[in-house]
Amino acid sequence: MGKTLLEFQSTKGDVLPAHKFGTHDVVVLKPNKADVGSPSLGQGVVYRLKDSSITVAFEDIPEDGLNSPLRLEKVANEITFRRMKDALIQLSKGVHKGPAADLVPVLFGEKSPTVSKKEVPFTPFNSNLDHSQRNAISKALSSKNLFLLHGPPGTGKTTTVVEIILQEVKRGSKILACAASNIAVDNIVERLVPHRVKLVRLGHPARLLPQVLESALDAQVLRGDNSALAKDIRKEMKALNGKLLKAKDRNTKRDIRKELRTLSKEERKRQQLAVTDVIKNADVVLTTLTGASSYKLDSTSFDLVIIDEAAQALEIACWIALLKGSRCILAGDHLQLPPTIQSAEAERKGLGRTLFERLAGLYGDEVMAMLTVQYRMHELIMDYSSKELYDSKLKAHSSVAGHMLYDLDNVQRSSSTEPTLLLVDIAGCDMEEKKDEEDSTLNEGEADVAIAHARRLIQSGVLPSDIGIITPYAAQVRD
Ligand SMILES: Nc1ncnc2c1ncn2[C@@H]1O[C@H](COP(=O)(O)OP(=O)(O)OP(=O)(O)O)[C@@H](O)[C@H]1O
Repeated sequence: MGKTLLEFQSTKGDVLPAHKFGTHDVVVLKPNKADVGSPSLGQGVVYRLKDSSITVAFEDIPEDGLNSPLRLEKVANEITFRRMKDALIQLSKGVHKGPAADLVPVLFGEKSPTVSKKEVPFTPFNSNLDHSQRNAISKALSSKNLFLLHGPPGTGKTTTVVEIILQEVKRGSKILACAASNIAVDNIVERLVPHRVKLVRLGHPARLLPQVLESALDAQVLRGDNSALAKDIRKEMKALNGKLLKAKDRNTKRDIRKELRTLSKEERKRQQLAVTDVIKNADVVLTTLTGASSYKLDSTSFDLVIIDEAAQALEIACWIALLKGSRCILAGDHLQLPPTIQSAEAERKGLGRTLFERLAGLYGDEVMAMLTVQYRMHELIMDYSSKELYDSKLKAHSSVAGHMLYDLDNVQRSSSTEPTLLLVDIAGCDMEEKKDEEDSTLNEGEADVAIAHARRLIQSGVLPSDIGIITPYAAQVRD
């Protein structure tokens, strides 16, 4: 996608020591000897992690200094922070113009939402939709400014969002579809692609799932190539890059790099035109909430903004996307855990509640529909949350209501595979919690219990790849 991947290893070529770099992190590259705060050779995004190397995607090839030992520093993602702050400032000034001028007062409870009672008939693209999904879609299509899709776990929230997008595209709407995380956005892209929707996925290619790269803006720009010139320039740059690798003389190298810079500038100009074209032609633009503040969308407004997993998103991040449209659909489940608000003051002043929860409280069923058929869990697992949180409204679909581990191929019935839910109480077993050096909690005894159970499942024939072990603490994962 026009980025340069550089792979870094330890100078001895050994396995890397424990570190905290993760894929998608923003890092800067510096000479190893450079002082703290000194300028970097370049900034990139971590693309791949291996035991003995870290691969980083750079926009440009760092100029000089690659021949001596280097270090990578993880940097705070200031852009995200700045984008959220900008949205907040814009809101605090009042939104009197722009696509969202009429929507903002509705979202703050200053103006009632317009609700149409008329059922909107539609022919579904997905013929398997259940009654609650169809009802929700019809309500979403008839909404004038706001609709909340309430999707408890495994009820097909994303399936429903995808159908809404398809129906809206059919109606001729231009849609901005977002979620807080890259993975949730990619999930929607993957499900839309088979329908041949004109879509584009914005975001750094190093952060996207390989299977959606074809839909990435960068890929479409490279492919679309509205300018033959940009292609020629890239060819020329490739040749020059080859020369650069072979060049020995310092001056020659410098000259080649200078030429590469000029060419790259020219190519970028051409590409900008191509970017505008791709976004203009797309019926659906997909990006993370913070990605929606990209300057590439500056002059684009949307008929509809859809936010998936809205109840897990920070309200401020939602606003970045919401300010770009006149109508919105938020999909989520305010009865699951909201995002952690780290500032006690922000929490006290109201940001402890998500936008979704606030709107559900303000307008309730007037603008909301709940999905009630669940396609993931045995009904005994579902029953607890259904009773405690969802007014006993959830029904387990027949394909999962009674499914057992021992129904899987080659899995035997045993004391480990028979229970649908097994709680192991380790109180009084001398399994004490500890804190690691970063104050994260771990409990070795509990880890042993989980591993022993997983072993028993494997002995009964469950495939290791079918077992997931989750824990809320990072230290427990490392343990
Ligand atoms: N009408 C349906 N008929 C059959 N299967 C369905 C239907 N709707 C959804 N599913 C299946 O249920 C599962 C959950 O769907 P989906 O990922 O859309 O749900 P979700 O509510 O977004 O999930 P999550 O709980 O992770 O947010 C998927 O495997 C999907 O294929």
